[in-house]
Amino acid sequence: MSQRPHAILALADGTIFRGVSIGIDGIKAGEVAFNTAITGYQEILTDPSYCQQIITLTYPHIGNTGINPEDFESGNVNKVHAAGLVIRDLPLMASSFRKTHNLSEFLHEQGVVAIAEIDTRKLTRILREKGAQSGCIMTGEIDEEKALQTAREFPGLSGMDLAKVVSCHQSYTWTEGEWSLESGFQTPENFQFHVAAFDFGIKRTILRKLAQRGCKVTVFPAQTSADEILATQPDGVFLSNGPGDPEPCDYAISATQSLLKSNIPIFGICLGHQLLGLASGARTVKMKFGHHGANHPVQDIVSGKVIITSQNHGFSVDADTLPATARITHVSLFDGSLQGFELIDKPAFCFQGHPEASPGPHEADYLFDKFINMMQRHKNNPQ
Ligand SMILES: NC(=O)CC[C@H](N)C(=O)O
Repeated sequence: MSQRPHAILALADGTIFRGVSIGIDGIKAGEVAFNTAITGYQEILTDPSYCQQIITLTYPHIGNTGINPEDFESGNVNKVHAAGLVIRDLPLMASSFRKTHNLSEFLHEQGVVAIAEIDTRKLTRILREKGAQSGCIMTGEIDEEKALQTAREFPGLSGMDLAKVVSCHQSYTWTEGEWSLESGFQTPENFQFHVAAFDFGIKRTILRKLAQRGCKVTVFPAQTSADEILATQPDGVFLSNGPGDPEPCDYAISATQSLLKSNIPIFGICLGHQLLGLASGARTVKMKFGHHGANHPVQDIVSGKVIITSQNHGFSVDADTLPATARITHVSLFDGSLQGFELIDKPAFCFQGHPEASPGPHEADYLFDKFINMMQRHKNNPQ
């Protein structure tokens, strides 16, 4: 490992970590976030919601199972969205019967800067204490002053509209269901629902979860108008996850407001949850270091049950600003922040965490069934 070229991670606060490069030579800035999940590095790297973020993985061994063709999360293309990767240790060997690449090969192929062999625990403590901050990975020819300056020049995610940046440019149809060891990808024989999904950075597992439940999904670019969506006569509308600050996404907020008026069933996940909040008159706030991990306990206020969830967000809907027509359905047991709500006068609900979560946990999976039931009720009894 020590023959690998040098790399540094520079933080805007002046801290410099020195390690080795496991990706391409180059320089890249972003907002540095930490994710505590033990598994799922391929899904994390390819999740469009990580656009413009440098991800630190706190689990020390990353790369053990390589990269495979099934676990991409980047919509309908196979691509890394994260700005860079920070890890403690890259294993010498990657083993999995599904593996086609090792992690380092993949990072090179995708043109991603990445640093290993740094003290990720120390880095995480800095981010927890001071909050998420801008940073920069520099590999190859090292110039520490330039790296610090590049880190400081990165403006942070507040005010950044990235949903339209990562979105598809043309609509497409999705019908492939979930993967299982026994039968590979399954595709239902009959599709009972047509879902129109806004692509603000949609994750592939969301598309698979919907298709698995009999939904033919048409995925639309982020800036599609409500009228264009309604013209396709969907049974329900899905507001996807996505990167950046939800507040500047005025096109998505106004489309959601028009769709609410039409009374069509709406389900939002993560950025989609925040957009439904903004469209209903609530405000969103930037969190100190966000929620990024796979073991976050969330209470379902309706059933009283606690579910373990996957999370990836740096903004949240301020529960105190929700309108009187919103009923809180889920709350984080880590910090009491809002995790889900539904509107009492409209068939619309949303969740801040990730019920689709590949590789899991799957305890919030029932929210997809809630959407299906909502669409079925609406089909039986259109208002
Ligand atoms: N995963 C997501 O959809 C993230 C939503 C938003 N970009 C946030 O960071 O809060």
